[in-house]
Amino acid sequence: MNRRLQAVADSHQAPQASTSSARNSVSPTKRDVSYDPYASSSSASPKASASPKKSLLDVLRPPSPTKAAIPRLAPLTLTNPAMVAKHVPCTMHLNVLPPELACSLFHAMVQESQGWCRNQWYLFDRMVESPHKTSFFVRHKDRVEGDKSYEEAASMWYNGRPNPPPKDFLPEMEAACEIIERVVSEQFALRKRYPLEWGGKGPDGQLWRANFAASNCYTGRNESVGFHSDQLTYLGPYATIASLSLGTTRTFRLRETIPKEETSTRQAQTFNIPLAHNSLTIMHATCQEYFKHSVPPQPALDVFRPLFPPEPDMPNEPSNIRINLTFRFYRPDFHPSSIPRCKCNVPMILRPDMKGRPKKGDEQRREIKYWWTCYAAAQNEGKGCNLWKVMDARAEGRGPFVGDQPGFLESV
Ligand SMILES: O=C(O)CCC(=O)C(=O)O
Ligand SMILES: [Fe+2]
Repeated sequence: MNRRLQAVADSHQAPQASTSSARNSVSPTKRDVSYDPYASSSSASPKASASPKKSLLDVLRPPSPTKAAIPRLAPLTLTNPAMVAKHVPCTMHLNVLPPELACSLFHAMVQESQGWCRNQWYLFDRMVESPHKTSFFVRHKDRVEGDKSYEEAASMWYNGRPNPPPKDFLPEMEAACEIIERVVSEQFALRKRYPLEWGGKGPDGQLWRANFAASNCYTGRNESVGFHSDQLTYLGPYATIASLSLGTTRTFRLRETIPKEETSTRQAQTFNIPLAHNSLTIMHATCQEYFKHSVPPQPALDVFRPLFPPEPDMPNEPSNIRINLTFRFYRPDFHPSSIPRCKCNVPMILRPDMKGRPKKGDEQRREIKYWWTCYAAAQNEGKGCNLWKVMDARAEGRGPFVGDQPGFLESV
């Protein structure tokens, strides 16, 4: 992909960048191979291509000592759950489902994925398309399935593009989800909580529950998703996302966004995590605030050989497909009816101020900010009103929050 386009697509955390997308590895659609949003007649002129003149002092001045002092960090592959937990705000749970369920869910999703779409949206004035297929499911629980306002919310999953209503969880998804909810709950008991996390409980007393799931299908080694952090519009701050991998192993790549205050003192490290069949990666609180993640194209793939065939008397065909299901909790206090709309009358999206976040060690003293930003441009031929505002969770009537619970302050 065009490197400038990738850079633009990656820079979506600032409020001004409302033209870019949440799920932002893009391939310009149809014939658009040489797309360059920055290309202009002046940059193409012979003048602009001549090498820029430097002053003698610039040439003689030694390189800045702070820049030279920051070590470049080589990418690190996190090959086991202990390494994952040590380096990133994620946990890895191998062989999370009974093997037969993992296989039947894989086969059912591969079958379903034939009807899934590629995400399409505008980046500036060009239509772009995600290099993998995606779909969205609602759970028959929690009263969200009868709530029509979630249909618009579901369309935000497709970058604001109107789509058919979300589908119901398949029986295999429901079975998997019950197991996954238990794993997430166990983790909640072990982890530090953040004040703006949801402080309520589900109908069965759960701290976290999945009421929606987004699915992705990657066929072959080239299908991918570029670096992004997930929109927090309906998940709220410090979201927990439980991501199940089925089928062919692919690499999950994480890279920290270094706060502005620290760019002269430390560099971001890239982490690669192999996502095996039947593994659950939980992206815990701060993963969307501090890190971007991607599933990059890769030079080669090991085909997946399912343990069980789709039907008892069918052959056990190898597959080059990876299915990903991200189980998500849409918070009641971020109900679609409570999401602010911009001047284009489109729900705004919620993003953390990743660059402006507190530096390491200051997180307890200074809260990260979140922005509501206009997202109309993703569909409206790249045009939006660019409205943005800082989220004020309490003034907006959100909560209850973990931070309001008695004893929270003493526990941090
Ligand atoms: O396929 C994956 O593991 C990641 C998918 C993802 O980042 C997303 O759906 O937001
Ligand atoms: Fe994501």
